[in-house]
Amino acid sequence: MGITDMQEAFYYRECAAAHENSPLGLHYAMFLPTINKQATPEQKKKWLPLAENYKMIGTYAQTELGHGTFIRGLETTATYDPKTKEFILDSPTLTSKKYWPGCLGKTSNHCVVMAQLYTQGKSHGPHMFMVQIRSMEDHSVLPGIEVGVIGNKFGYGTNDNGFLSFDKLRIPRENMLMRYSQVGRIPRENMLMRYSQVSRIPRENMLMRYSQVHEDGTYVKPQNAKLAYGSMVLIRSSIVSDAARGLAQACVISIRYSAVRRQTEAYPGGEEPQILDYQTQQYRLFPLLASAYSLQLAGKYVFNTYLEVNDQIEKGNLESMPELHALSAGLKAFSTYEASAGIEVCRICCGGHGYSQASGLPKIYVDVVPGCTYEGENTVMMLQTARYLMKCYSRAKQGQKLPGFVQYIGQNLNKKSCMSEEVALGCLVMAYEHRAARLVEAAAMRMQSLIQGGKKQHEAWNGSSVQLFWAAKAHCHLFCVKNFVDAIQAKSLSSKTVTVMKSVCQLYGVHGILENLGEFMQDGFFSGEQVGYLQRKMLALFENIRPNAVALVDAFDYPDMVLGSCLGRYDGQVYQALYDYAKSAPMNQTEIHSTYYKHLKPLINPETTSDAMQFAKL
Ligand SMILES: CC/C=C\C/C=C\C/C=C\C/C=C\CCC(=O)SCCNC(=O)CCNC(=O)[C@H](O)C(C)(C)COP(=O)(O)OP(=O)(O)OC[C@H]1O[C@@H](n2cnc3c(N)ncnc32)[C@H](O)[C@@H]1OP(=O)(O)O
Ligand SMILES: Cc1cc2nc3c(=O)[nH]c(=O)nc-3n(C[C@H](O)[C@H](O)[C@H](O)COP(=O)(O)OP(=O)(O)OC[C@H]3O[C@@H](n4cnc5c(N)ncnc54)[C@H](O)[C@@H]3O)c2cc1C
Repeated sequence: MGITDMQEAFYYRECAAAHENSPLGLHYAMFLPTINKQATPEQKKKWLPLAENYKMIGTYAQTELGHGTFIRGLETTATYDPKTKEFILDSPTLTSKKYWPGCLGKTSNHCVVMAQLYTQGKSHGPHMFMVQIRSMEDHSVLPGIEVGVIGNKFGYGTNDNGFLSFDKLRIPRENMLMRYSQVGRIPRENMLMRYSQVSRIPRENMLMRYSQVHEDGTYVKPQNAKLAYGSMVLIRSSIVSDAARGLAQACVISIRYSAVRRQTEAYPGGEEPQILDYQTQQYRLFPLLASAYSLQLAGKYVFNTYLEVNDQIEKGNLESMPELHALSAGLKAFSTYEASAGIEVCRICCGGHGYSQASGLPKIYVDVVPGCTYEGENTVMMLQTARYLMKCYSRAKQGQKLPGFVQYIGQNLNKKSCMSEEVALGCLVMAYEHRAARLVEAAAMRMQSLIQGGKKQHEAWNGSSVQLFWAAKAHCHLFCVKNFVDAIQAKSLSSKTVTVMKSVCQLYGVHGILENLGEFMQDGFFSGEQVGYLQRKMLALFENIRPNAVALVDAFDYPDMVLGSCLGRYDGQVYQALYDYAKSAPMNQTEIHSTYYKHLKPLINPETTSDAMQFAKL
């Protein structure tokens, strides 16, 4: 395709069969990027041409029957044998079988495997290994390997998520994913070597960019063990835009349909209005439209941040890893929660037709909702963000300067809202900063009191984890609101566009407060009168956005073939499209379905059952 932007390439491949989840999805999304990010130049030279030309088709095999979240608990082992200079991969228990990796069951002939590395009798934690699982000649399964599909799932029907286990499978030492290697002088491109030990080793022994195993089994650990988690951070940073895209497409379908659908007399004898004119329909759909715009902006920000930080990591500067992890983990969770819930509301707003596959909405939902689970289960990801926020809080209390998007932490909480009838964007941001700062402090205080009460650190953590979750969610929400406001205020948009987009941004902020009012009012930050301002502003914004609602979804510019929806067609010919869809249903290709003779006819006309039995033998 010649498209270099990973997310754009992902979208255009999607266009061929939108939300069908390609059986090569993991090859593109995780297998290739893992080789790119975790392999040495020599390994890339060997594997990339094969993988880019589909000789090697691969997936990312990390999750096991017994462990998905807790990577350090994975049971698959890779034990180094210095005599043969090989790793022995083994699945020692039932729960160590790899389970869930996409494209694993029948498609892939290779995979990058996350396994516990053992050398010289010691465990060194999870590392990545390149493993061939099927012949590149006839696709037969290689000896020492058991692989297959895991069966039907909630969705993802076109992806052969699979299981995989190893029975003392030997792979060459060079198959441990290593990055950067050097003999003697450190080549310029290996600047990272300042982060790992320099030693003269035979050229064929790839030193790890992040860690290395010498031929005698000596292990040199990386500067940061979490560098091996890099592929997950990349995908988390990409999922935000993916979730935003799913929500935006659902908004296109439901808002266009709501402009076509007319239902119920507005008054006795009156004409049936467009359902988009019902305030309750606007209340459910317009905030989702605003959320789609907000998440698209957040997705751009987090992916650009990933690219910047990853560039620094490639140059050996790891100091921004914690921020990137906290941002990508939290926004991945926040965006997939918001998008999944929003797509379901869009479906419900389309009534019965929303429940039809013809609407395109079920497919979008089952494609986006697993994002709450894969690449880091959402609650776990939110708690990872909370872990970072707690560190920021203690640094703030020690008077340390905090990075940009957490500078609100530790602020004075005694102030009140500046909210007036106008509902200024600045007052909205202040409200979200106050809420997040208060929840971060409350979680920290809770932890402190538990520890002072004698609880151990891990007991205090678990005993505060609901409040930690609230704090992380508020932090992500603040990020999305502030990022949206910054985009509106920074953009050199035409005055008309700014006016429209300012209303959309205001609605996003106002609606978020009204839907989480307790967290904003618990300490009296808002007065009752100010809440009234917000409620009236929300209703006014519905009226303000209504004339531009269809234009705002058209602006996403998703072609009909991507939406795959009879309800969301650009030409609005919904009913003809639904009728054509029904007529084309396979069961309508014969007037009487074959099952009539076998199952119905004996009931309706028992006397002629013998005919039925004749037919059934056909
Ligand atoms: C191009 C694509 C476009 C769009 C994408 C669209 C769709 C998606 C495409 C494909 C997806 C399809 C399938 C999904 C594939 C998968 O699901 S792959 C498997 C995913 N699995 C996971 O994500 C597992 C989640 N678990 C973890 O990440 C870790 O176990 C954990 C982070 C929860 C915990 O790790 P631990 O090693 O136990 O660490 P800890 O003790 O909690 O923390 C120790 C310190 O390490 C820091 N840290 C943890 N992770 C990272 C990281 N990734 N980067 C940087 N730092 C990290 C942590 O913050 C701690 O630091 P402290 O300073 O607080 O000590
Ligand atoms: C469609 C799909 C595709 C996938 N593709 C792949 C793939 O290609 N490769 C791959 O390796 N994996 C893949 N996975 C697996 C996925 O990465 C894991 O399912 C995910 O990481 C969650 O882990 P788990 O299933 O063990 O859930 P668990 O961790 O068992 O989660 C169950 C519950 O326990 C809670 N919980 C767990 N730990 C904690 C904690 N520390 N604190 C608080 N609560 C906790 C969670 O919040 C959750 O509510 C895929 C999964 C799906 C659904």
